[in-house]
Amino acid sequence: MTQYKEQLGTTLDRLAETIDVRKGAAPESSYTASLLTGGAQKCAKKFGEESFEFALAAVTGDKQHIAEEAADVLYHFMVLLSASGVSTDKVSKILAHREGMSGHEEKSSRT
Ligand SMILES: N=c1c2ncn([C@@H]3O[C@H](COP(=O)(O)OP(=O)(O)OP(=O)(O)O)[C@@H](O)[C@H]3O)c2ncn1[C@@H]1O[C@H](COP(=O)(O)O)[C@@H](O)[C@H]1O
Repeated sequence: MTQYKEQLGTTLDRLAETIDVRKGAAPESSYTASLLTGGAQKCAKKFGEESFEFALAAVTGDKQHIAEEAADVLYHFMVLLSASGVSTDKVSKILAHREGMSGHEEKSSRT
């Protein structure tokens, strides 16, 4: 197997750009476009299915299978985010704001 070293964030940034470009593509030529033309509802359905498959894989213990399902979830997450009109920057900002804050603390600060 070839060595592959890249930050996940870098790969996701590139994927976000690809998804953006695919917005104008023909659904017959692009799987991403076929999801996006169905709107947030279609993308959400697919994301739900892929998340469930990932959860099932996670309890099998097969690391390769888990990693493949995780990649499917991340792809469908990015497509759903795009279909919802929310930028990855917005999510990054929220995560950065939460850094160093306990999950318990963050939950009790929600309005
Ligand atoms: N990372 C991905 C990626 N991960 C998963 N998938 C697709 O997601 C689908 C999920 O698999 P399923 O078996 O659940 O889907 P399916 O049953 O075949 O399809 P449905 O009819 O149920 O929707 C498969 O078609 C996968 O190929 C992806 N499709 C695209 N990308 C990225 O998006 C880029 C653009 O792709 P296109 O838009 O197709 O050009 C690609 O170059 C990749 O970088």
